[in-house]
Amino acid sequence: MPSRRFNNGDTAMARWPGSSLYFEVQIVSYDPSTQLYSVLFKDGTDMELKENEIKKLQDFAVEKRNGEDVVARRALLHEQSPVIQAEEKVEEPQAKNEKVLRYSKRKEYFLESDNKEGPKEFISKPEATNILPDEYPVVEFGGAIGAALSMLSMPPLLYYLVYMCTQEDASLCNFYPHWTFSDLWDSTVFGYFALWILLLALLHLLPIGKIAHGVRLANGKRLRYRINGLLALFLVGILVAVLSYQRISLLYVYDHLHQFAASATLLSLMLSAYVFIRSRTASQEDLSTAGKSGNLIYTFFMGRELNPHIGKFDLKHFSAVHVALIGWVFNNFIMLLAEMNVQQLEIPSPSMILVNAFQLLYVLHALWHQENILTSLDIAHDGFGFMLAFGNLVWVPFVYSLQALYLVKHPVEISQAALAAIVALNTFGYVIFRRANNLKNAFRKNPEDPRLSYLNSIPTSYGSQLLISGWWGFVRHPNYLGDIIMAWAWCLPCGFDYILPYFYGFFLTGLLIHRVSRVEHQCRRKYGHDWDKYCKLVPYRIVPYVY
Ligand SMILES: NC(=O)C1=CN([C@@H]2O[C@H](COP(=O)(O)OP(=O)(O)OC[C@H]3O[C@@H](n4cnc5c(N)ncnc54)[C@H](OP(=O)(O)O)[C@@H]3O)[C@@H](O)[C@H]2O)C=CC1
Ligand SMILES: CC(C)CCC[C@@H](C)[C@H]1CC=C2C3=C(CC[C@@]21C)[C@@]1(C)CC[C@H](O)C(C)(C)[C@@H]1CC3
Repeated sequence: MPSRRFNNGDTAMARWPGSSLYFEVQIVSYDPSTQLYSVLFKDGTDMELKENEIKKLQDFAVEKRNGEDVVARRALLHEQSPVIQAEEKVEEPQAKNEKVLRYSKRKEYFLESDNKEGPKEFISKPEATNILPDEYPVVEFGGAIGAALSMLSMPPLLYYLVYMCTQEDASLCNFYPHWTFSDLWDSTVFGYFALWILLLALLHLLPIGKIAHGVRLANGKRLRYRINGLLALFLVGILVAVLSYQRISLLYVYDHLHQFAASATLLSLMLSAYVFIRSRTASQEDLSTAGKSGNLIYTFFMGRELNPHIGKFDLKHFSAVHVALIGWVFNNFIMLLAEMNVQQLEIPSPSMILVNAFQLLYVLHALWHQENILTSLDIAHDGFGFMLAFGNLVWVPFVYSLQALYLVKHPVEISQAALAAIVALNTFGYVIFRRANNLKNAFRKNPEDPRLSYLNSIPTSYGSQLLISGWWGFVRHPNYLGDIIMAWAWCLPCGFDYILPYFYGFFLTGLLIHRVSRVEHQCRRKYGHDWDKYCKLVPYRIVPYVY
């Protein structure tokens, strides 16, 4: 096996691809099979580089000025862009900064009005105008009243939806539940649910899978995350196969679905209370600005601590990846078994197969690109509170599997042509969703990647560029467009007898339209006027000429 020159954690100098500039990096890991080092630049960019692209710090002339070494000091001065050029003459920081910024603006596209003023120079971050300071509290979801209403209405809505799906007549008004306390609560079920969460927690802790870094936090650090969601899903799949082989019926979950949903709700409340209490004593740098308001109800809902951890155990990442996504796929599979049982089928119905396959594909995609979840609004910006605890522990596993639950008792006759049309619609949505997400993530990871050189983008005073071509030039949130198209494609296999299974389509459309305003608020805060310019260049949010 070839020996490696650098060890994990070493500080070295790496050549920025396509240039002759060297910047300080930290060695994150080494893959012997590809012989590539994973390195982290000071601005947060991570890249995989060959050994001959990395040099030892000692190979560079490090000059002393006022007793401080210049290499280290310059690196600190320019957090936004990699900054150190090998063997160069010492310059004043301002001059140096300009050099780096010039280097950064490879692909510049300006509005016509800008062009009149000649080539635009970058301005450094502190000079950028119209950017709100991070501490500025923004109240979302209708503030305390909206938060209280959401918290009071979501759990009953969940039970209503689950109950209606199990009714033969699933019309919305046919709601006459004859529930007793024991219909909603069963301690044994709670025990099983706690065991399920424990199993997922153990899988989350498995020391297998690569380590990825989250976004840079206010304290300058980046958290480390183990990427093992796909492995966890695979192991759960094996467990399900073993249980089925041992003839241990998983239909218990279907028979006690209300109680499982109640157990999940209770656990999510306990978790919300726990993170709320610990956020009261968390240090300022661990808090998110999202839940900042001074109102306890609002803070409980939005969450205050950005990344609550118990030791190495990251509660937010665990709940989004393991509990929500794996729980969703697991519940779908239970419904598939229940359908075969209730309708005495040898194989699941085509509609059930479609719903399961489409949603499995979606989850596999999310887990395959698990690293990208780390930059999503929820992980990177929002605090961890009731919204994410209930959303991930309860809403995703139990509501996102509603179409499959509906199909258990509502067989649907569907023609081959209709099936083909639904598959085509889902594929269309998936292609947009996948291409848009992959493009943006690849561009964010390495904007200088030669494979992306065909893309156009606009520079921003913040430093990073905004894509304006491909799907990102079509609308401002093409990934949401793909997601929404897929959402409706997942409802169509349920036929048109009732509106109930279309709940997911309506919900996700509403969620993502609302999310547009949340994400855009963040972007406007971060990019200031450059975001407005981007909005002029790409005027529609999700659907051209409509929204
Ligand atoms: N099924 C469900 O319930 C849900 C699904 N999702 C899905 O999860 C995924 C992640 O969602 P989310 O985090 O909300 O949103 P995005 O993945 O779209 O991330 C938004 C960020 O992308 C960057 N960005 C925006 N425009 C551009 C551009 N033109 N060029 C380059 N970067 C740009 C900005 O970050 P910066 O510039 O700082 O890098 C912005 O804050 C989406 O595919 C969404 O559909 C999300 C929520 C719920
Ligand atoms: C008022 C209610 C309690 C609000 C519920 C909102 C939740 C349903 C959503 C909030 C953010 C979510 C995310 C996902 C699912 C929906 C919720 C929980 C997500 C897990 C879906 C899959 C994506 O790939 C993702 C980026 C991992 C999502 C993270 C956010």
